[in-house]
Amino acid sequence: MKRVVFDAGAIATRVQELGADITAAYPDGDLLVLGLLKGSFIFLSDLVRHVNRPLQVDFLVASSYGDAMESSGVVRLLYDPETELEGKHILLVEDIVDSGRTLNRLVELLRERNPRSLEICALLHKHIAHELRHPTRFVGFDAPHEFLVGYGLDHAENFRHLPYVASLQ
Ligand SMILES: O=P(O)(O)OC[C@H]1O[C@H](OP(=O)(O)OP(=O)(O)O)[C@H](O)[C@@H]1O
Ligand code: HPA
Repeated sequence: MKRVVFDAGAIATRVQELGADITAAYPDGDLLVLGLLKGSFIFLSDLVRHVNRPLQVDFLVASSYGDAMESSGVVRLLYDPETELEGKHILLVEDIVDSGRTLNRLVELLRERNPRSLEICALLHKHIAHELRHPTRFVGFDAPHEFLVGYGLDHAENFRHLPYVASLQ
């Protein structure tokens, strides 16, 4: 059974606020918004429409969950952006921070490319990742410690299309 945790209206309001926060944080623009696929595809497309600065968009594809509800611990990078990252303000956009393993690995990889700055924006944060090596500067919602689906998040590739976030517990 599914229980709605964040409905479409609450998400739209929060995404608009995050867009305003990001707009204020980058007065000069010149931002590269890097979406982590697949989970961020809906969040990113809504978010960038509320960022009122010059920006570019690219994507990374990583996967660690497969069809499971627990991270395999091995974060695989399936697509690496072709955009030059050196000297850019990078905003990495994630749907959810759970164990934090994905972010730890990606921050490591992205830092090697010498960006001018690197910040993270996540729609949802479970706040259970104790070993996170990089703080999440922009967080949409503190999330319950339950497996969530919808608005881009999947279970075994299902439910990504739901306009709300729901719990499977
Ligand atoms: O903090 P963590 O425990 O690492 O979990 C968060 C990551 O897990 C999910 O990705 P997944 O590997 O399921 O790929 P997906 O984005 O294609 O769904 C989610 O989209 C995050 O990227
Ligand atoms: O709660 C979750 N739901 C979907 N994908 C995820 N990846 C990490 N945590 C989650």
